[in-house]
Amino acid sequence: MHFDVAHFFEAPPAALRPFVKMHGLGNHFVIFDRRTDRRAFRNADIVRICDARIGVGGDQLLTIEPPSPEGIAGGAYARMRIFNIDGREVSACGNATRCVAHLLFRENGGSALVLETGAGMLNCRRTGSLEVSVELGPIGWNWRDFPLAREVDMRNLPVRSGPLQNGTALWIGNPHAVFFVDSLAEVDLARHAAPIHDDPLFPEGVNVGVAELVDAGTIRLAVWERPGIATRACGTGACVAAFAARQKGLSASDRFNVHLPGGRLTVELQGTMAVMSGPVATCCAGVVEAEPVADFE
Ligand SMILES: N[C@H](CCC[C@H](N)C(=O)O)C(=O)O
Repeated sequence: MHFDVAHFFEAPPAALRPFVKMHGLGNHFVIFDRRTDRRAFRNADIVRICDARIGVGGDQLLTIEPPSPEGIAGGAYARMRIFNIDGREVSACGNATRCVAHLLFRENGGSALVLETGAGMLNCRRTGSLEVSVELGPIGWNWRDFPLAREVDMRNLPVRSGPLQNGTALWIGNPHAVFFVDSLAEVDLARHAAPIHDDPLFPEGVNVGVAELVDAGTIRLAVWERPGIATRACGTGACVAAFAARQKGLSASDRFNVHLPGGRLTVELQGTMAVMSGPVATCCAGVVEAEPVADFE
């Protein structure tokens, strides 16, 4: 059989876009390099590509872009844009940052770089052949950042759902609501977290973290991510869960092992910054059909 990938598509070669798919603890991403091919993606293509049944499958679609003038001034090697499975662009994703930094380390042979994202210039470090750390933050709790429909007590959110109550709202480039529970095993994530995500208090949705403090330095965490999916891991969610444990006075530790359904991330808190570390892996690479669309910014 003729195994030239382009051969399997009816579409003209110009409609085929090369991608690499990576994951960090099963939080999976379809990644495109827009430095070499400036064409953009339609919303409908993003939705299909992220759907494993009819596309590639991913929790987000990522594009690697040339840095903006501000990025260049900040020493960024490249810029990353992040699109949720509904096609909406969001500003932060911890595991995606680690995966893209790994690709860029392979490209330039380095072991430290600055990646420009909607959450700012992020310092990334290679800490092993398949291990990357990223410094995320500053973590904040300004209600206007989220945005919230009205000003509320960010450390004691006026929303509850089943065992989820007394939540904390934290911003780390994207919005999170973190709820500590006695036992994560007793939480039905889709049933209990979805009503929080959908609450009118969060007009743009919110990533809902459900955390159990196992001991002063260990958290079990599950995250119901915008726009309403249970991911295997959430890097920004791990950082804000650790920060919330400290802010709530539940732990005085500044180092946390955060156990997610897909595995373990470590989070080291440095004031309002969080250094999040963990493994990355490459799943596959190939081409996928996407309607050619002119450049946009
Ligand atoms: N999984 C990602 C978060 C994606 C955030 C996205 N779902 C949002 O709408 O903010 C992480 O590792 O941080």
